[in-house]
Amino acid sequence: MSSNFALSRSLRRTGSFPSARTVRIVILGQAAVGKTALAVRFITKRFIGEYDPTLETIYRHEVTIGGDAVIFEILDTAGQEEDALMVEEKIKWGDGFIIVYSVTDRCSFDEVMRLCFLVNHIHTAGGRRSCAEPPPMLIVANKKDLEFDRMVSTEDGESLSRGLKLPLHEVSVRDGWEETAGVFHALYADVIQQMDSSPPSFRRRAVSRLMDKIPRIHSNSALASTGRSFSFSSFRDLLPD
Ligand SMILES: Nc1nc2c(ncn2[C@@H]2O[C@H](COP(=O)(O)OP(=O)(O)OP(=O)(O)O)[C@@H](O)[C@H]2O)c(=O)[nH]1
Repeated sequence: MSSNFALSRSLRRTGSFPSARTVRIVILGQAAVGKTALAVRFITKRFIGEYDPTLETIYRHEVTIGGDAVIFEILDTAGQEEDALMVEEKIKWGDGFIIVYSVTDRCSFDEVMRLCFLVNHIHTAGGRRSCAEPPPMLIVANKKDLEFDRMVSTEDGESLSRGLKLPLHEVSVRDGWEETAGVFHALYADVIQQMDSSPPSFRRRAVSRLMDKIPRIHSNSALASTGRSFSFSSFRDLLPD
């Protein structure tokens, strides 16, 4: 009986079934901290030196984690001030959040606290008392390879992490795929834990059609034309087998 249950559970979550879990991740942070590099590194395992400044993109990427089929939808935000309503829609859309700063950019570090409060406020305000639990979030301190240009110490990062009670991952997206993947896997675990412990009615899916305007890139299907321009010649060439 229990083995049948385990089998059906694992079958339900394989790629052969449409019921793979979808986890929506929003990457926030100031411009040029490495948000696009982080997402593309995770999906393609490659580091590409230059990107056009991000407009907005949702990357859709299917992976298996711990035997479970998972569809990541990763929103790579623009890192610039914009319409408050749109910011709110994006934050409502997400199940989990990665707040990125660069250790070479003090301003980007100073922005982390505001972004965390914004995410928490949008997810817990508005009379949705039953949804008062803050969403899973973690902080990424990127570009640790640029030691000579460092403006934010590891201790500063750890102190912020303790103050906000959020995990900190100090990484170099340029130098390491494992630690980049570790960011997404850690957040995935937190998101799944929260999804499984919250009744479905509390899940965050209240999103308007504004989100449909954001171009999508599917990592494991032929790339549709997105209207986006990338500095690298063909994103498809970089996708994993
Ligand atoms: N040395 C180093 N450079 C990095 C790293 N991650 C990203 N970069 C570089 O930082 C620059 C900005 O990276 P992006 O990924 O475009 O940053 P972004 O946050 O998406 O920027 P916006 O789209 O403008 O919001 C690029 O030149 C990247 O190559 C890293 O870990 N180390």
